[in-house]
Amino acid sequence: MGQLRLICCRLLPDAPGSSASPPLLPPGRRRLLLWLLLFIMLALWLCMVYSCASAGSCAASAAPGLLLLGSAPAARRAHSPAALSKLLLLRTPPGSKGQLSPDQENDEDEDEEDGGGGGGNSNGAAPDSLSPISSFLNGSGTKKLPQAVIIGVKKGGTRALLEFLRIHPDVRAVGAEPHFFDRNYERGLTWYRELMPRTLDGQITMEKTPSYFVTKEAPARISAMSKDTKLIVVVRDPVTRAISDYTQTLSKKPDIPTFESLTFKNRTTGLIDTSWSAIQIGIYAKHLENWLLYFPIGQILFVSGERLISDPAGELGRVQDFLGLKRIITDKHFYFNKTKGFPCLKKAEGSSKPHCLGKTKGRTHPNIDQKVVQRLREFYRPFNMKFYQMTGHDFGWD
Ligand SMILES: Nc1ncnc2c1ncn2[C@@H]1O[C@H](COP(=O)(O)OS(=O)(=O)O)[C@@H](OP(=O)(O)O)[C@H]1O
Repeated sequence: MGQLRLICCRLLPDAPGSSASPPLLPPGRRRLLLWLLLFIMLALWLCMVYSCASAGSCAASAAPGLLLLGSAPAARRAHSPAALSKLLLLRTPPGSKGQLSPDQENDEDEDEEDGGGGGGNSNGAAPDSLSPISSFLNGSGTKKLPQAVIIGVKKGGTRALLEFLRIHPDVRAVGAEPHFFDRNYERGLTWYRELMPRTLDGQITMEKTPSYFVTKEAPARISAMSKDTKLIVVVRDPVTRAISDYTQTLSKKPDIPTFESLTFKNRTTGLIDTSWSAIQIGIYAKHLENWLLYFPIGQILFVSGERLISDPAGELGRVQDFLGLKRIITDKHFYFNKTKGFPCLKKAEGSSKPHCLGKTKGRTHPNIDQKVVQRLREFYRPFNMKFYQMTGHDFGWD
């Protein structure tokens, strides 16, 4: 340091009246050398910040406000600017929901924080939450409106799909459900865009809100945002879906009537209560008609909720193709967790640890009277047939 000061002093013009020794270089060269020195210092500082990011350890001290989401192995995978930008995100403090605070109503995905693995601004952090350094390293990263949306269906397996998809380096997604096209539309597209994570060119911005599929206004609204939006629907046997839906409600309100009694308007005549949302949501053909008024069928991908469990890599292959992504998510990313009874990720995004969905996903369903289940199967059959016809895909529920 003393030597540096000596060199600087001898390079800099002498203060008037000083009796310093004669400068080493002529003034023109001195200025050039000074600029060079400054440039080297800046480069060294940037190197330090970058290597901290790669080591996954010292970012917080090197640059206050910059937190690393990835552990060292994840960071080592960060070769591309896109991957680096995924790594360098500022998260709101644990427990904070940031700008987006979905009211945890009965129809909410209670597992949202599972999505905090770093594939995006999972908790809807405030729009300007990136520090100048991370913004700089984020390159041209900007918040964009989603190019692809998982629109449904509730209890279909939407969280699993989003969690699996976000391990792709070219996918960035909001973890929480924005509910923009149903509950928050009046807030405007600027509000909506601010919820999105920053993306680089070539990265896809995504969100999931399963209630869109049954929202009358949603197709027109999404089409008004962009008629090119790619839509994904995870569908599941409507009977199991209804029971899953009921199980969620029951977990919050243990005093509700039985599934059997809610199913019927009149149990003696066997008349189904189609006004009960648990039943209504499963009439997929009816809801789909509404979407086809605004989107061609080829712009909607139907993911089998059943296959997402039995063959997650296979379904993810179809989704990656549909989104125009390289097939990066493969068999290698999954393992079957016997305790959970579901496929889980060998490594969650931004982590080296295995990751299963939370305890609100894959709940044990109550036993339902088989006669009621049978009656529901009969009820859904014609709608299912219509749905298979419309989508050109037999989901095998009958
Ligand atoms: N890998 C994996 N792990 C755990 N759970 C999985 C998985 N893949 C699909 N599923 C099924 O996802 C069902 C919940 O669906 P959603 O995430 O769409 O629910 S929500 O609408 O967002 O609340 C959930 O429903 P329940 O079994 O009734 O809890 C699961 O069956």
